[in-house]
Amino acid sequence: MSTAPSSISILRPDDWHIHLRDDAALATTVAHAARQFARAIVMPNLKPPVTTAELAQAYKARIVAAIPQGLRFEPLMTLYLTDKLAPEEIVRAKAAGVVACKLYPAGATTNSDHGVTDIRKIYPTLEAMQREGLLLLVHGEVTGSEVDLFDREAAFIDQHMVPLRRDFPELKIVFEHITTREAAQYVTETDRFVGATITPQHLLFNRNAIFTGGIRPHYYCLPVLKREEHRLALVQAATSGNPKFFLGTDSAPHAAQLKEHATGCAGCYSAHAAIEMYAEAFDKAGALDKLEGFASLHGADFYNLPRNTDRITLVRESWTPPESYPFGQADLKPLRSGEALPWKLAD
Ligand SMILES: NC(=O)N[C@@H](CC(=O)O)C(=O)O
Ligand SMILES: [Zn+2]
Ligand SMILES: [Zn+2]
Repeated sequence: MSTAPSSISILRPDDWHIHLRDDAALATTVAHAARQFARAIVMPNLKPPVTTAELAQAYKARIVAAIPQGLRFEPLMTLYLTDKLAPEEIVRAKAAGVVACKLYPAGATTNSDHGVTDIRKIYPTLEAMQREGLLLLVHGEVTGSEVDLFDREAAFIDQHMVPLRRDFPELKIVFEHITTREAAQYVTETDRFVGATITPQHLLFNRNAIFTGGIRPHYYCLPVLKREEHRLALVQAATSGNPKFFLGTDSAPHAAQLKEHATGCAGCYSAHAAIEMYAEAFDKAGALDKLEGFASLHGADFYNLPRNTDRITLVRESWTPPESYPFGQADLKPLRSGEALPWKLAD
């Protein structure tokens, strides 16, 4: 008879997609990320966005200043692609240690107003990235009200991923926060230059979570949660051992009053208990033995960075995170606020 393990130890994980925000918010977001992750790819969608090497370096310094004493944490910086980001800035960014640029189709998600209006406009910049070895991170949803909200990711594959792969065959692309069977299948079938991140909420929930007993704004993020068949395909991809799939929480904090609003903001905050929620999802799939690859190996390998060497331990022990956290002057309600979680990171 096999018994479920009561704890597991894995190499320290990294988060390959996080929103830390800025200023007073960093006290909460950086502390949460640093307690579990060694490194994180920091999203550049500040207001105004991080569009130059100099802005990225200054933002990195603010993050580093917020790391709690005694913890080690390395923020990996990204630039926000606009129609005007010059190829020369890519050279400066590379020299400044920036590892990737983020493509937000204009209007696709939170703080994407400055995003790219037509990918062909940024071809010289993408060429510079391919040459300098910077990765392209994409929010893979088409915009435009004629496309159903639930179909926007699948449409992005045909309209943008396929041409991008054809025109920049050696540009490494991360299809961020994938949410559909179509995206999982595309990433599986394409060559080694394409990887994908998967969030905890897309592994644990389907779209019913947004509408259970009333509208639940804290389950609203973009790309929006999909049907159960898509969740199952994502669990399959994440637990398959395929190195193209890796951890990226897309933890995206917003003030509670802006989520509980007539036009609530998109984004789920998961940094307070991210590795615990991934452990829960992998455990439910009977695949705890695949957690380390997904959380701690595949991302570093894809980014060509060294693997971490220290370890963390997760224990099967129920705990209930606080209902909310300070977020500057506001409150931050995390994903599953007030609920008990089955896995806990040991100190
Ligand atoms: N995922 C989200 O719903 N929101 C993110 C932006 C993003 O990653 O698309 C945010 O910055 O709030
Ligand atoms: Zn996004
Ligand atoms: Zn994001």
